[in-house]
Amino acid sequence: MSEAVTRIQVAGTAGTEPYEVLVGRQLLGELGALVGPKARRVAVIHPEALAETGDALRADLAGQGYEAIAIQVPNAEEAKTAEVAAYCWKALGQSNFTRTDVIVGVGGGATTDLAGFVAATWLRGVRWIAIPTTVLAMVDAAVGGKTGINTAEGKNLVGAFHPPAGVLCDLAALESLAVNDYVSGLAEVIKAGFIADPVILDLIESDPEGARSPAGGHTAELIERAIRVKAEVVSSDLKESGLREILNYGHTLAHAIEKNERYTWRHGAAVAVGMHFAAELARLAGRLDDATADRHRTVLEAVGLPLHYRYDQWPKLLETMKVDKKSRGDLLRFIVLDGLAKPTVMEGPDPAVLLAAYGEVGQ
Ligand SMILES: NC(=O)c1ccc[n+]([C@@H]2O[C@H](COP(=O)([O-])OP(=O)(O)OC[C@H]3O[C@@H](n4cnc5c(N)ncnc54)[C@H](O)[C@@H]3O)[C@@H](O)[C@H]2O)c1
Ligand SMILES: O=C(O)C(=O)C[C@@H](O)[C@H](O)[C@H](O)COP(=O)(O)O
Ligand SMILES: [Zn+2]
Repeated sequence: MSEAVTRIQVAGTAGTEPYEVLVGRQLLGELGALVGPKARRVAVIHPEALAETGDALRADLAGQGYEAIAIQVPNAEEAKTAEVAAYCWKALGQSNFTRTDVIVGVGGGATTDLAGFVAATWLRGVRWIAIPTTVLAMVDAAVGGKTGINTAEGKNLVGAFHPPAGVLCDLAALESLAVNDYVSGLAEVIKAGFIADPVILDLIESDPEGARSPAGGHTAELIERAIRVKAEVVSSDLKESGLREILNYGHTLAHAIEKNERYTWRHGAAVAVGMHFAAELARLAGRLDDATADRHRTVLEAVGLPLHYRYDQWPKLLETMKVDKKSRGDLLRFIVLDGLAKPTVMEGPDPAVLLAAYGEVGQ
């Protein structure tokens, strides 16, 4: 018996079209309709790890009458570079890709960020469809239209807001994911729990071992709940003029760690350390109760996510955080919690409190 498909709506804002995020199994039959009759060519951008999937999608689209090409890019963060974007632009140019043609990004968040960015920039914007294949990409990266690449100076420094025409989350894809990559995505699920939907935390705490596996009893519910949090936020603030900043919980320190590690850490692992830091910051500033701050440690640790980073790196991390995208001039800004599911902005924290919070995180 086939499982039901859940459809989550994302509203169109700032002149963009609404779209749906589908969660279920055997969703690839939906792809042709999403590509639509106006397209003649389709480019499937996929990572090396998903060469077979990329080729199967290309063959399927060719069978439906499209001129379909597959563009293979490196795995993980190595794909989020200007050089790889230029390689994709070249492939599109050589295929005579026009404004009515469509890009499909299939892979983890690194691939969907890149594919969306290529779609945003090719001919100043063509349609694209996301087929996320990691937990992280399903619950976060593929939804909301933030696309981009890294530079040596920082994470996601070049990008565009360019929402997809649709998102297909086929849960079967998660079965081939390495456990570390699966668990890394739980950091963004847990983030959604702390900022908006504490039932997520209850579900994970009720069965942390199950949460680490696609076969876990709550897998579909966790993914759907986290997508709903993201969809609701981006439906009202696509371009991050206010509310959307809450999705950056834990990311100020996380992005500094990722840059410091030259993008070899998984994003979710860095976000876990970043949320631990944000919780300690809010606790030490007298804004967050001990129980909720402690809950960060227990829930992140229960699923095997890291809490700590190198103590001696603090000066470098602080310098990077000063130019985080949320900073305004010299004003350092963090998303913190005033309580469970009560995210808010902390501006210009006392340097002594920042250092003390890092004292809990650094080792
Ligand atoms: N745009 C956004 O709103 C947003 C939100 C959150 C994160 N992100 C970005 O997402 C990226 C992290 O994404 P991620 O955690 O999915 O990592 P990832 O894309 O680096 O994927 C992790 C690894 O798994 C491989 N892989 C992907 N799917 C697979 C599958 N089904 N089976 C086997 N291997 C598979 C990938 O090729 C890669 O080697 C970061 O660059 C982060 O900045 C973006
Ligand atoms: O969608 C958002 O907005 C987020 O902040 C979600 C984050 O999980 C994601 O990592 C995002 O790419 C970070 O964006 P950035 O603007 O801080 O680079
Ligand atoms: Zn993130």
